[in-house]
Amino acid sequence: MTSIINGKEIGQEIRKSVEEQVTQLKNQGVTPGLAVILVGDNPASQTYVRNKQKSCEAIGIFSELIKLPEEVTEEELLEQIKILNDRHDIHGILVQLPLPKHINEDQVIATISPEKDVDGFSPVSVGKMMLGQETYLPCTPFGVIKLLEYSGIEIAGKHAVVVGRSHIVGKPMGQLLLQKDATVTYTHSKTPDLPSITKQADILIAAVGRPNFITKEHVKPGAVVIDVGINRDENNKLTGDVNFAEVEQVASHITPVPGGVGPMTITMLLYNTVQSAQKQLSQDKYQENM
Ligand SMILES: Nc1nc(=O)c2c([nH]1)NC[C@@H]1CN(c3ccc(C(=O)N[C@@H](CCC(=O)O)C(=O)O)cc3)C=[N+]21
Ligand SMILES: [Mg+2]
Repeated sequence: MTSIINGKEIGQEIRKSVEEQVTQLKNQGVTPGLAVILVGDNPASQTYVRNKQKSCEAIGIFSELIKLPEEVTEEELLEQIKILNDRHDIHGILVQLPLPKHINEDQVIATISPEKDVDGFSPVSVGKMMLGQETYLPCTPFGVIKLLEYSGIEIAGKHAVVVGRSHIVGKPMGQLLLQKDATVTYTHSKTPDLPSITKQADILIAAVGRPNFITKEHVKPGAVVIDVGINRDENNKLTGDVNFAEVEQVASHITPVPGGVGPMTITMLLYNTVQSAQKQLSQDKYQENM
């Protein structure tokens, strides 16, 4: 029997404990705050941002949306980030990606204070993650690790194959699996004979960005298949990178889209934001006692 991993349910369970931490912070006079910067009016981005805000409000996190026009200059955007870096009521800053072409994304991300980089995208966060130091982990790969752990799937000693090498999913995903003692293989668009490699995976992570790309020919019977894809068709319907109907027949565990990795991404964003508020509170207390 194939087990369908329910990201909505697991996310809800984690959100309950994050909500308890929010309550404790509020009892100590701190409301965790997340600022989201949205540039332009890409409809998909607007939907995601709305979901993030709703999720914050549901557990008592203050969320502030800063909407900037498509034509905003990079300088103006950096100025907004610096203001948020200095604000005491904001513990997390998220700049919704992608940004318009005239803006240098790397520059923008590097301007977010590492203390408030709850996306885990900044060079400091990525470097710390690579070194196994304490930092904010990028929400999507972090969420995948939680999905595996909550589903009772052993990672240590397993062969994990990651398809895709983006900075925000593929690369950090492999790194986190490696830290959990998996043997990790990265594959990508230039990998010859992909199925011969993905077929060796005990844990297969699909982060390609192409609908239904992973078929049963790619999957070893009994493998765990995690679908990170969020592709939209002409009718704005969401599909993953995995041909679910086919792969469900061979996998031992599989995540659906929607309802798999997506809800975990937002859950870990809430988690990171609360972590940041907790850290700031303990630093403030330390200062008071000096
Ligand atoms: N700075 C930044 N940080 C991000 O984390 C970030 C980003 N930019 N840009 C866009 C991507 C995409 N992303 C998703 C978040 C939640 C769902 C999600 O909740 N999906 C639901 C369905 C939502 C729906 O139906 O539209 C699900 O899969 O069940 C999906 C995708 C975060 N991203
Ligand atoms: Mg993401």
